Amino acid sequence: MGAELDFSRVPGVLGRIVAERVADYRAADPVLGAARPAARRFEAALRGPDLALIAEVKRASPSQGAIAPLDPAQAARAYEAGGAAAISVLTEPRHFSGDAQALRDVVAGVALPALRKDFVVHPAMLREAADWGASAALLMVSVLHEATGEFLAQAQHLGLDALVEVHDERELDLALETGARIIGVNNRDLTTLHIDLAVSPRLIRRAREKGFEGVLVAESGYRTPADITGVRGLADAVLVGTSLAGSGDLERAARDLMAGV
Ligand SMILES: O=P(O)(O)OC[C@@H](O)[C@@H](O)c1c[nH]c2ccccc12
Repeated sequence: MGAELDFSRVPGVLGRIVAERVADYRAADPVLGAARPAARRFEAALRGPDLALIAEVKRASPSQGAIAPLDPAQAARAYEAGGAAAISVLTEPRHFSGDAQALRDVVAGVALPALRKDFVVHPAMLREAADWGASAALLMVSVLHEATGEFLAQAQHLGLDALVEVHDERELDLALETGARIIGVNNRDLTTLHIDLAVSPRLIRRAREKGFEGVLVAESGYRTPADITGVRGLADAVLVGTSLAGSGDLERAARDLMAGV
């Protein structure tokens, strides 16, 4: 069904990356295979009274270029020692220097649950995520639009948790309709790469006002403990990549960022 989806509405930088991923998976087998049991490890790691850290293995990005030539397993171990609750791993190759091996290495290297961070446009990408040992996959409403619910069901079939990502009110309302259990609010507009830390508190409040009882994640642009104060008491978790990955001392950067939380 991936081939029948219309991704032509996706604008800007995001649109270019999505077009490449659609071409990468055009000929992939859409059959998911047998249902796999849900472990819910990613979701469980983020629930609880404290603000959890999802630390990201991110070697490059469209906004920064090269960030750091991280060894994924080593980076994940440092994040774990620094108090991270889960690890996000970029697997997009052209703009984020990610690959399957990075995810496999993280899964082998730490006990923490891992998120496949990619531009999911085809069910085969979810099957891969499960095969590689991920506990969860990212689903972007800005990419999947009305197909988000179908991809969510496919992720669930494979035993994966889904982090359903939104950036504005319209996307959030669509995510809420899908029955998502974990919603991430991206402070970065992926069509322009502009960051606004006010986006997460605004949309998280709206989700709670609408009665959402699942897990809420604030994503992107967090560099200092002060940056995080805006989502304290609102978000269940923060997802942080660049400021940790480029720090030189990943364990210390993770610990320092979350100090006082
Ligand atoms: O590096 P930052 O600003 O800390 O952001 C991390 C993460 O939120 C970001 O990598 C991200 C959020 N959503 C995405 C979707 C695709 C690729 C990357 C992302």
